[in-house]
Amino acid sequence: MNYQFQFQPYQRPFKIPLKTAHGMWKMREGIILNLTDKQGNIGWGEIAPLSWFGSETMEDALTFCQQLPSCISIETIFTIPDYLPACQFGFESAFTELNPNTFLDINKLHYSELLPAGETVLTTWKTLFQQGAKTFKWKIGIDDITEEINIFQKLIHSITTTLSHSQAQKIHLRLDANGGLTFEQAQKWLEHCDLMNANQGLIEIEFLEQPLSIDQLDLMLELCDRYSTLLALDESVANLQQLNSCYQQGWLDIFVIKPAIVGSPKKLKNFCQNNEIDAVFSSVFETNIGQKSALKIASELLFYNRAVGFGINHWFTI
Ligand SMILES: O=C(O)CCC(=O)C1=CC=C[C@@H](O)[C@@H]1C(=O)O
Ligand SMILES: [Mg+2]
Repeated sequence: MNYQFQFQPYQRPFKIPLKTAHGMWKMREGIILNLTDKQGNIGWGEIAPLSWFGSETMEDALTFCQQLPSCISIETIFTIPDYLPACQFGFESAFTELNPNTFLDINKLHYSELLPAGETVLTTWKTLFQQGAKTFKWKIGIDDITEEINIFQKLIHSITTTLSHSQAQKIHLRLDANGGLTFEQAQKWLEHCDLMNANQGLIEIEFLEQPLSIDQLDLMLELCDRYSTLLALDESVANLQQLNSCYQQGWLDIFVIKPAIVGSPKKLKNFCQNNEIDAVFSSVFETNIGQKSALKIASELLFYNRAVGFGINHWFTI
């Protein structure tokens, strides 16, 4: 079976630049592609590279698309090399849309809203809470740790006072350091998190995401032993090869999976069905085309019912 193939690059500016320990991200670039079969049915897919996470670059993805003929085979789709994980996702998503294997209900998913770094978190969280959000993620490891912990305490106070006047149940708060902490700073954050969780109050610190850099898995395993708050690997497991490696090295806490850059959905499904990992599925700020495919994968592979990190639409104007 062959498919007509078309692709179109896009650029999508963030409403406000996304500040992380990796730096400032102002513009999301990607490629929308479609496959048309002999009957004229069209399947859509998205290539959303995130090179500073370890995927191919936008240029690599564009070059790959440009060197393809206008008519491609299934063989081409399922032999895209592992060094092009975002392309693997984009093409397989379009193929799966044309050849759906199971009906997947993405309506049962609940979402985690990504909050901005710094002081603005104190107002943004409440707006999203009033719109029904119960799980939030906040970026840390960017500014001075004393300043960030000070804002963290204010955030906890703001949530506690707001919740005490409403019937809302527990709020889950996730912290994401993007590898920006030292071992000592991670310990300081985890002492605060364990204290919060020991109070069994209205707020649970669900996990601390990627506290250290990807070459410090041994120290992150050490942190898992010393503190009760869960840790999540993200940059450390950005693609399937890394995911498998960290699993083999004994990681038992949470794995953040970004379907749009992790690689072939078929290979991801094989991995998750052979290893019951505690996964959190996460966006890479793709458009609704990529999100739809990623959420279908999440609803099929989610083992524990953790919120999906796709509460990101408020970061864009359209
Ligand atoms: O995971 C989420 O809750 C939302 C997506 C998100 O936080 C990220 C997406 C892409 C790169 C990073 O800035 C960040 C992350 O590190 O998880
Ligand atoms: Mg992360």
